Amino acid sequence: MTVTTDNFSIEAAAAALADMRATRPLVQNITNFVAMTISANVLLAVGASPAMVHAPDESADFAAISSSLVINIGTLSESWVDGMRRAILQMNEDGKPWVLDPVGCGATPYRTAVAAEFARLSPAIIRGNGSEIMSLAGASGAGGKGADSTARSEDAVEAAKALARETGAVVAITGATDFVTDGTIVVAIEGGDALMPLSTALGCALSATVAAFAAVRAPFEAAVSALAVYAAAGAVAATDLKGPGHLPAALCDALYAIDGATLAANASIRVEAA
Ligand SMILES: Nc1ncnc2c1ncn2[C@@H]1O[C@H](COP(=O)(O)OP(=O)(O)O)[C@@H](O)[C@H]1O
Ligand SMILES: Cc1ncsc1CCOP(=O)(O)O
Ligand SMILES: [Mg+2]
Repeated sequence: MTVTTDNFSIEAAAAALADMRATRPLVQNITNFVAMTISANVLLAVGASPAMVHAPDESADFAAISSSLVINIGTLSESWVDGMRRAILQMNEDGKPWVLDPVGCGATPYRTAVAAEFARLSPAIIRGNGSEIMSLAGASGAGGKGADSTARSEDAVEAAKALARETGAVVAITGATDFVTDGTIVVAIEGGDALMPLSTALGCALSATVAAFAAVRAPFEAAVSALAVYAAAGAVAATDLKGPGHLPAALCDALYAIDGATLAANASIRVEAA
């Protein structure tokens, strides 16, 4: 698909959501222990079919029957990395999209090296918070607090553009404002709620959602559409909550119910640079 700015609109995101729900893609998740249940529930609620399959003995076979894959390095160990490599190679061989979530990149040398290795293996999309994207891009001043960002998303845009150019991936940075870039075009998405980073693994579940959209759209439009849907659902979910405790359940309810009108009322998309 040719990337034109017409592809980035609430209407385009609503159409992508409808196509994704109609297809109900099988999304393979090799994700962390913290994120497994909420990622599966988010995928089911938004309209995809999740499976958490990581063992080296079956990860490639499962990749062969999946529409897309998310690789999330949140709770790493060597056997998991082996399973991740095999699934990635299978997706690449089959020409199917996979999403990299470089959780905590920069926190330890091992985590940073694994994220860098995977970034070189042609992910369709890389999705992380500001600190993770800056660290993966090798930007100075990078360094989060474990899985949490200490950087604003806007401060990571230049690093994201460089990372996109270097890897060929579309790069999505999330935070108060989300940004998506292919190294040239930058699209900003507004919505969500400040409670979202206070509930663990919502970023991980977003990366899984991005993978679901990547099954039905080219990477840039998939990322923008998924982030817009999630931003709108997050804003709806946070209404009337007393704190972050019930946010995961409310987010699943909002994703399940979301339609074009709710999307338009609770999220916005603008092309910042083209
Ligand atoms: N201050 C904020 N206001 C609105 N939405 C936010 C805010 N911080 C994060 N989000 C949203 O929370 C979701 C997860 O993003 P983020 O917290 O950056 O990821 P991670 O959990 O990987 O650190 C995204 O949809 C993002 O837009
Ligand atoms: C807390 C934590 N520790 C290792 S993985 C993980 C979950 C991180 O989730 P997110 O990046 O979505 O906040
Ligand atoms: Mg994260």
